[in-house]
Amino acid sequence: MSSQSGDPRAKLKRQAAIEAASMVRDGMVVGLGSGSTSAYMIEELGRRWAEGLRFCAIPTSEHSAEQARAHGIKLVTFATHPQIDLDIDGADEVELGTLNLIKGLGGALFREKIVAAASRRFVVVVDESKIVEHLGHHVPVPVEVTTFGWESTARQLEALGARVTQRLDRSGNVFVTDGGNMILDCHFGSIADSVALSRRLRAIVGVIETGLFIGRTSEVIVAAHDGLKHLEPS
Ligand SMILES: O=C(CO)[C@H](O)[C@H](O)COP(=O)(O)O
Repeated sequence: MSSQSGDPRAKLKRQAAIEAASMVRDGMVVGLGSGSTSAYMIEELGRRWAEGLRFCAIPTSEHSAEQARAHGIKLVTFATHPQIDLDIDGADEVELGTLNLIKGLGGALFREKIVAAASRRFVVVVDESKIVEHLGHHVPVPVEVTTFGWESTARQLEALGARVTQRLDRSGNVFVTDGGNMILDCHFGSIADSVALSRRLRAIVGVIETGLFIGRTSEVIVAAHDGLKHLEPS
């Protein structure tokens, strides 16, 4: 998730992230997303913090928390700040029109959804390659599941039509989320009805949360080769 990667879309991701970071004002409670685009956003907020901007933040992953701390950004918890003013996060796919999302290829989907759900505004930052007609076009739906009985949970996910793969980390070991759970990547192909699928997935015992973010997006900032675009759900 380094912001110094050789990602060919890095420049666009950075533009979208900086635009979103400009929405943060003194005194706000801010949700800090996870992933490489969010890393640019935290970097920009760190720059503005050094210039004197003062806000507090709730991070969506240990990785983002570490990055924010390195910049001196004040981190708080839901115990003292149950309501977030503005959450800024990346996405893996954004559905045109509805602005429903697939998130979680970085593995932080559960905390990301909790933070988005507690936010007055949820602003998503992406480069243009993430915009699709139908979710599932390029990426699987990550599903966070309990480790106990995961094989049974996987079968029930397969019964919904998915090809299921267990997420591994870079060393080939089972990927463990910040919450100590595992992720099953569910390949459905193009999803015709993401609302119905979300409902079915969440009804499966053993599923903790899914990477389908339905009806949560306030705005998407898309960085394209011909400039920045602001999308709102239709
Ligand atoms: O959901 C996420 C992590 O759980 C990320 O927001 C998503 O994977 C986008 O990542 P990137 O900005 O690196 O493309």
